[in-house]
Parts: sequence; C-alpha cells; structure tokens
Amino acid sequence: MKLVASNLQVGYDDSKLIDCKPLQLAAGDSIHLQGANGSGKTTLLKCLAGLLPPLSGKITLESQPSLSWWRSRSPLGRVVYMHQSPYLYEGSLYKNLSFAWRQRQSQAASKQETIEQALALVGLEGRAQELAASLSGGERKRLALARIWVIQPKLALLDEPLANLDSHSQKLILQAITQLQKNGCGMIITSHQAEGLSHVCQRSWNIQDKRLEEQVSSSNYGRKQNAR
Ligand SMILES: Nc1ncnc2c1ncn2[C@@H]1O[C@H](COP(=O)(O)OP(=O)(O)OP(=O)(O)O)[C@@H](O)[C@H]1O
Repeated sequence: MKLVASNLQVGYDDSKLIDCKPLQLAAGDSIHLQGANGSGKTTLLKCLAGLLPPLSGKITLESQPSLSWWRSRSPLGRVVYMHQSPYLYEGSLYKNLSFAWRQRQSQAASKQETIEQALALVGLEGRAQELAASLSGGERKRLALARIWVIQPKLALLDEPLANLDSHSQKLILQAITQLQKNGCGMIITSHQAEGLSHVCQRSWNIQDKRLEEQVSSSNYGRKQNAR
C-alpha cells in the first residue's frame, strides 16, 4: 500500500500553509516531519489521512485492486492518524483496545492475547479494567499507540507522540514505534525532538517558508538503515 500526493497545497480557506513537492509514503518508510509551531504539520497529516480536504492537489492510496473503487483510492479509515491529544473512548483500557481490534484486518491472532501484548508493550500491563478517563496525559498517549499496535495498519501518521512525556514514557513510545516498523508499518512522525527520532526514522521532511522539502543533512537519518 502506498500513499501518493501530487501538486498538494494544504491550508484553510484562502490561507495556504504548505506547498508540497510530490510525496510518497509506502509501507516500511519512516519519515520525521519537522517544522516550526504553526507551520502546518498537523494540517498536512490530517489531509494525508483523508480527514481534511487539501486546498489543491490529489491524494490517493495505491492498494489492492480488489477493493471497490470508492474505498480503494481514499485514505480515510485506512491510514491511521494519532492526534497529539488522543481521543479515547469512555470505558476501560480493554474496551478501547477492543474497538481497535475490530479495525484490524487480520484477526488470526487471539484478541485477548493481542490486547495483553499491546498493554505490556506500552507499560500498561495489568491495567486492562481501569477507566481510560483516569489515565495521565502520558499514559493516554501510550494507550493510543497501543491501539494502533492492535490495528496493525499499513500506514500510520503520528502527531507529536513524544511531546510532554517523561523519558520513561518516551522510551516506551519509541519501543512501540519500533515494533510497528518491524511489522512493516510505514509512518510519518511529527516531533520537535529530533534526537529521539533520528534513530527510528530513515528520512526527514522539513517545512520552511511554506514549502515542504526532503531534508538532506549530515544527521543520523539513514545511519541505522545503513548499519542493517
Ligand atoms: N480549523 C482551522 N481553521 C483555520 N486555521 C486553522 C485551523 N486549524 C489550525 N489552523 C491554523 O493553521 C496553522 C497551522 O496549524 P497546525 O496545527 O497545522 O500547525 P503545526 O505545525 O502542527 O503546529 P504545532 O507544532 O504547534 O503543533 C496555525 O496557524 C493554526 O492556527
């Protein structure tokens, strides 16, 4: 599955935020999206997820031809977007992960085991019956990522998954991101913390002067990949 965008401009009404070169996100890609506050990172991710219309240009999903035409070309519902302040369902952690299970394509594994593994992955083991509303901000983000891990999407867009987290939570989030990558999930991650992400992302996109460019730098990007 591949998300392809051409001639893309994103923004609101007549206010253009970003002019993009042709973009592609395929399963297995990991891209760090950088830009100043207010440069339009969230807006771009929402457009790529099909949650907002772009000002101009085309976003399509290249995938299995077996799907009906109206599902096969739209990213909506098939590219998972994680909001920077994730919305959780009322009820328990287990209930939140059960909803995620319904969106999972392959249900060959056991639901119970998958949910337990997801909770353990983000350090919430043994807490399945607690109410999601009682979680701290950092724990909410960890549960949101556990939900994505249960879904096992081909493509995920993670908006500031590391923001406002202590080092323990950041470590758990990075661990869950690595697990998703091992399963072939392609992702774009926004973050102002370049250091944490340079080890898990192969590439970097940078928004500057309302333009999105692939950043060619001497940083760590690609080092991990090359070392494999
Ligand atoms: N629904 C909306 N209608 C009009 N303008 C909006 C809307 N949502 C966001 N904006 C504006 O668009 C600009 C870009 O916002 P966006 O959240 O995409 O930036 P960002 O790069 O993700 O910022 P940050 O790093 O602070 O999270 C901001 O100036 C914001 O006020």
